Formats: sequence, C-alpha cells, structure tokens
Amino acid sequence: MEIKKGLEDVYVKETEITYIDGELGRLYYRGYSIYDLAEFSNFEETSYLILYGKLPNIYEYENFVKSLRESRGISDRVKEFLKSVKKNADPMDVLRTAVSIMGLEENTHTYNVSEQSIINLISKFPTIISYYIRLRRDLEPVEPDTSLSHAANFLYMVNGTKPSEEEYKAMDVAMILHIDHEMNASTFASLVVASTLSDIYSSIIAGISALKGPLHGGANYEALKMFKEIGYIENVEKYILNRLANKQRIMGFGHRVYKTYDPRARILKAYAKLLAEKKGGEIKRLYEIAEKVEEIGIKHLGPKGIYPNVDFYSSIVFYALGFEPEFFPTVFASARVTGWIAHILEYVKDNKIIRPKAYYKGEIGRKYIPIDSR
Ligand SMILES: CC(=O)SCCNC(=O)CCNC(=O)[C@H](O)C(C)(C)COP(=O)(O)OP(=O)(O)OC[C@H]1O[C@@H](n2cnc3c(N)ncnc32)[C@H](O)[C@@H]1OP(=O)(O)O
Ligand SMILES: O=C([O-])CC(=O)C(=O)O
Repeated sequence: MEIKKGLEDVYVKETEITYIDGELGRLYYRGYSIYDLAEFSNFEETSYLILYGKLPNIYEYENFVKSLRESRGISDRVKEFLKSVKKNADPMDVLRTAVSIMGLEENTHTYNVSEQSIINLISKFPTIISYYIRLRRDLEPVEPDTSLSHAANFLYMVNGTKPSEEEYKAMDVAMILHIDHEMNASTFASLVVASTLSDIYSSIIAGISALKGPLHGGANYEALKMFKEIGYIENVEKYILNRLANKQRIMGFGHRVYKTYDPRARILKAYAKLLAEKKGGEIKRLYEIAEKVEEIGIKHLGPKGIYPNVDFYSSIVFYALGFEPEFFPTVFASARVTGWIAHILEYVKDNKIIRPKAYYKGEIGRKYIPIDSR
C-alpha cells in the first residue's frame, strides 16, 4: 500500500487556471506569464482573467471594475462585529468570522454561487481588513473611495492617505502575484468543502483557515518576525546556521512544487528593494537582512532545491506599505480569494465529492469492557 503523504504529486483535478513549472520556476495564469501580467495588467483585470478564462474587452473590464468598486461597503453587522473584537485577536480569525457573517447575511444553504457573491467576496475583503486595522490603531476606519482602484483603495483605507504611484504599483503587483497558485493547501481545503455542495462562504472560510498556518500563507508573518529577530545584518549568518542546526526552518524558504527560485519572489524582491530605498530606516535595514538571509539560505539549502518563496519578500513589501506583520496573511487572502472562487467554479462544474481513503492499521474485533471493569 503506497500512501502519498501530504498528497504529494497527486493530481486531484484538471485545470485551465494556473500552470506552474517547478523546475524552471515559471508561473502562468490562464496561459499568460506572471511577468507580463505583473508588468502590464492590474489586480482587477487579472482577477477577471482568472475567473472567466480570458482578458476582458473594455466593456467587460469597466463593468467588472464598477461592480467591484460599488460593492466595497461592509454591513453594519460586520462593522459591529469588528468593533466588538478584542484588539489582539488573530486577524485571520477576524477575517474568517467576518466572512462567516457575510454568509449568514446572504443566508445561503447549499452551493448556489451568484455573480454578486463573487464580487462581494473579492471587493469586501480589503474593507474588512482595513476596518479592523484602523480600530486596532485607535483610529477612525476609512470608508472606501470608489474613485480608486482596488489596490490603491486598500492602501488608502489602511493608511488614510492615497498611495504614491510606486506604492500603488507595488501593492497591485503583490496582489496579482497572490491571486492563484494551482492546488495549494488552502485552495484544496476550499474545494473539499465545495465538493459537498456546501455554500461558497463556507468554502472560502475553509480556504482562510488553511491559509492561516505558518507553513502556508502565515509564512510571510513568520519571515518578517525572523528578520526582526535577527536585528542586524552582522547577525544573519550565525542566526541562520543556528536555526538550521536546530532543525528549524527558514521561513519564506522552500516549496512543494518549486525546486528553484519562486518567480513571484523574484518580482517581489525588486519591489521590496525599491520601497526599501525610498523609505529607508527600518524597512531598508530589514530588506538588507532579508537579502543576506537569502544569500546564506541559498548557500546551505539551494543544493536541496530550497529557495525563497512568495512569502519571503512579500513580507518586506507589505510592511513597507503600512501593514502590521500580523495582517500579512489577510492581505494574501484578499488576493487569493479570487483563485479560491475560480477553482471552486471549475471543480463544481464537473463535481465529485472529495473523499480519499485512510489505510487502517489499528486492531479490529476488540471486546468492549464496561467502564468499572477497565
Ligand atoms: C504561499 C506558500 O504557502 S509558500 C510556502 C510557505 N511556507 C514556508 O515558507 C515555511 C517554510 N517551508 C516549509 O516548511 C516547506 O518548505 C513547505 C511546507 C513549504 C513545503 O514542504 P514539503 O514539500 O512537504 O517539504 P518537507 O517539509 O518534506 O521538506 C523537505 C526537506 O526540506 C527541508 N526544508 C523544507 N523547507 C525548509 C526550510 N524552509 N528551511 C529549512 N529546511 C527546509 C525539510 O527539513 C526536509 O528536510 P529532510 O528531507 O532532511 O527532512
Ligand atoms: O503552491 C503552494 O503550495 C503554496 C503557494 O506558493 C501558494 O499557495 O501561493
């Protein structure tokens, strides 16, 4: 009996959404290289591409953007919930619960995905996240601005000021790069739920729950914690060697599919560097530490095919853009929600309940002994 631990190398569906070449470090959304999408597209257009399989024409694009902009507001019930949450709650738990409230409000029972629920999910994640960020900072939440694009509005709601062109582009590219990644753990988790024909909100909540873990979307937070813990560039080598000697992982390194440099990390590194140079101070110091961790990490782990992944430099980008580290996984989720939805739609079209097997190796036929005789 061969057991594929962690479902490594197991194909669970055919897809036309995302292709990863893990040996060459290449990534394509619907056949388009992410290098091109990062350079020429934006979050809204790439979301459309991921969801509907083609680049939109001008009317489709404008309608999609308009619906997203008009749906950013969150309900009073969600706002009341966010105000009631303690300030040290895990932001992913807060996001998960807010999405759960959205599901309650729509009162969906089974799988029945409307265009509006797709738009609601994508457009409202940033509003929920920034609302809670502002409350934690003891600041008034900032209402969405419909004149701004998705990424610019996100930064505006977080920081209370409109982002510069460079900040906008860095955020927009980071969001494009996080939209989808084939059959990662959170996408699979959301598919498991969708395959039972449960409602879309329950599936998305499963995605958020899986993404939260430090081995997945939580690694961006862990990477920044690690850079801060290292403190100074002179400490990097000793810290990394010590970590490896203690069998601890370098966070933001390693990947199930990439055995080389993650192409997303390559793009994000350039933006992290640009922002570090612009902002200076702590951001620059942390960027330089990250670069050194990369060098030492690759020296020791590169021969095993372990390189920086998306979470390594996204941590510096998100920090430079004004997010507190605990919120990084929520920013990841706000882009990945598009990918979760696209995979759910693709899977359920030709649905089969996901129900693998477990190979039983316990005893059978044991005799029941009453409790007072054990
Ligand atoms: C968006 C994303 O989810 S990207 C991934 C984000 N996660 C991280 O950055 C956390 C750190 N990385 C990891 O834990 C892993 O590389 C994972 C979870 C991403 C992939 O895990 P798997 O494909 O199951 O690989 P697995 O955990 O079996 O590791 C294989 C070997 O590489 C080593 N390894 C893997 N990643 C790392 C790392 N970051 N640092 C040090 N060693 C590592 C393991 O110790 C193991 O070594 P061994 O064979 O000597 O025991
Ligand atoms: O593909 C994976 O396993 C993890 C990952 O990089 C992602 O979800 O973006």
